[in-house]
Parts: sequence; structure tokens; C-alpha cells
Amino acid sequence: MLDLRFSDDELRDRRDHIETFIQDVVADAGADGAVLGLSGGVDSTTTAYLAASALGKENLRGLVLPAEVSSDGNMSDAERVAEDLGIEYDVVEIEPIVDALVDAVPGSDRDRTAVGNTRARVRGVLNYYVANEENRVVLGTGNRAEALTGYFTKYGDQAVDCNPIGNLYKQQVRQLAAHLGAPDDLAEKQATAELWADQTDEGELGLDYDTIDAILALHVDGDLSPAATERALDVDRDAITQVRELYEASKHKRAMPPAPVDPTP
Ligand SMILES: Nc1ncnc2c1ncn2[C@@H]1O[C@H](COP(=O)(O)OP(=O)(O)OC[C@H]2O[C@@H]([n+]3cccc(C(=O)O)c3)[C@H](O)[C@@H]2O)[C@@H](O)[C@H]1O
Ligand SMILES: Nc1ncnc2c1ncn2[C@@H]1O[C@H](COP(=O)(O)OP(=O)(O)OP(=O)(O)O)[C@@H](O)[C@H]1O
Ligand SMILES: [Mg+2]
Repeated sequence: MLDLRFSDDELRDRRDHIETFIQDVVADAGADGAVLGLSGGVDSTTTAYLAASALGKENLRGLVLPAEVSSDGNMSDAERVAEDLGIEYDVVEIEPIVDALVDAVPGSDRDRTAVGNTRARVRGVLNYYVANEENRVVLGTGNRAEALTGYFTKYGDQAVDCNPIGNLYKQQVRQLAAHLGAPDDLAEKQATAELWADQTDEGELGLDYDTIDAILALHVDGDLSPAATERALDVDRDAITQVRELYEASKHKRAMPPAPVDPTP
């Protein structure tokens, strides 16, 4: 597959660039620091390492927000990240909040995706509660592969003030995590949204991230045709079509909610 990892010099430059970005976002907001959700996954781990370095550990707060479907391993990994970095953090169980919301809707049939997305949205609400009370910004953890495929919950994990790793493909996030000194098992950990039991990103999408990264880089960000992408990567045409369709169908998630254009008089 396509190797999108940075050279050593590029990696150092990219780290500096992202850390300056985080400092600028906090300064421009007149904020006193930042808050982020810690899941034990590589995206939030990498973002936490970058932010702790950029802002100082005393200016970053983590929220570990277990749901009924969260694995103990992921939640203890999330706490390990906070403890390794020496940042303040709290653990807040979200399932009672999710249940109260879902049970308040007459006729709710607890659709798996609807409930899962509600978990992501409840986490967003809690992040903003802390941000409002403590004059912090909310750091997002979205990467480029998720952004371009729409693999996130609208107004859930995407409800943030900035995405420091938002222009990095997944393999670049893993490389940066290792460079920052994150534990190897976290840098290499399988991606899971953990919105329902036994969910994995690659299982739900039916494609591995190296394939998604490569198709995005050549065919969505790049200008190779489907046929040229198929030849360059030796992947099925179906995979290219699927990634293109995910990109097209998720445009609404990457834009402000539209309003009708004013009619001409
Ligand atoms: N064309 C359009 N124009 C304007 N709005 C449109 C629309 N099509 C749908 N919508 C709206 O969007 C809604 C569907 O979007 P949404 O609510 O996000 O729901 P949806 O995209 O169906 O589900 C979220 C997906 O992201 C995955 N996810 C979520 C969170 C975290 C992670 C992770 O990697 O950690 C992954 C999750 O596993 C699932 O596959 C519709 O109910 C509708 O309200
Ligand atoms: N249990 C949780 N507690 C706190 N925040 C969470 C939790 N689960 C998800 N989040 C937030 O939602 C974000 C999106 O989840 P996502 O799974 O895409 O990222 P990740 O877990 O950091 O990495 P990966 O995609 O490799 O699993 C997380 O980075 C984190 O900020
Ligand atoms: Mg995850």
C-alpha cells in the first residue's frame, strides 16, 4: 500500500506546526487552556500529547467518559495517558445521561446507531460544560481519514473548537504518536469508535485504514482517476467506489448547515 509517513525532518516540523496551532487557537479564544475526551485510542492520545507539550500539562484537562459498552482496557488506557502526562482528569459515567435522553423520547426503539451517536453527543455536551465553566477550548481528535469519509457523529465527536490532527492520515497519526513518546501499544492499537459492543472502525467500514488513506491520498485529495488508482494501489475498484461514495455522501458533515439562497427580487 502507499507509504504516507513523514520523513524525520517533516515529522519534527509537523509536530511544531501543530503545537503552534494549538497555542494560537487557545490564545485567539482568550482561553485559559483546553479540555479533551480521552478514550484510550490513538487519536485522543496523540492529541493529548501534543496539547500537553504545547500548553503545559497544567493547562490541559482530560475527561474519561465510559459508557456501558466501553471496555475496561480502553478506559484504563485513557487514565494511563492522563497519568503519564500528569494532566488533571476526571472519570464521568455517561450511560445514565444517555438512558435519560433516550427514554425521554416517546416510542424510542433504541436503534443501535441512534443510541451510539447519542453517546458521542453526550460526550460533546460534557466537554463544552467544562469548557464554558473553566474558559477552555474543546480539542477535537478527528483525523483526515475520518473527516473525508464522514466517519464521525455529526455534532458528536465532531462538536469541537479545532482538530489539531485533522490533516493527518491515520498512518501519520500513528507515526506521530510514536514520535511523541506515546506507549507503543497505544500508537498501534486497533481503532474503535466504541459506540456499541465489539465495534471496530475497520469492521464497520469493511476496509483497512492503510487502504482508506491511500485511496483518499491518490483519488480524493489527489487527482488520479479510479482506473489509475486501481493500478497504482492494486486495490479492488469496489473499494475506490466505496471511499468516493463515503466522501460525497458526507459533504453535509463538513459544511455549515445550509440556508436557502436569498431569492432574486
Ligand atoms: N445530505 C444531507 N444533508 C444534511 N443533513 C444530512 C444529510 N444526510 C444526512 N444528514 C443528517 O445527518 C444525520 C446522520 O449523521 P450522523 O448523525 O453523524 O449519523 P451516521 O453518519 O449515520 O452515523 C455516524 C457514523 O460515524 C461513526 N462514528 C461516530 C462517532 C465516532 C466514530 C469514531 O471513529 O470514533 C465513528 C459511527 O460508527 C457511524 O458509522 C442524519 O440523521 C441527518 O440528520
Ligand atoms: N470513553 C470515552 N471517553 C472520553 N472521550 C471519548 C470516549 N470515547 C470517545 N471519546 C472521544 O471521541 C473521540 C473520537 O473517537 P475515536 O474512536 O475516533 O478516536 P480515538 O479513540 O482517540 O482513536 P481510534 O479512532 O484509533 O479509536 C476520541 O478521540 C475522544 O476524544
Ligand atoms: Mg476510539
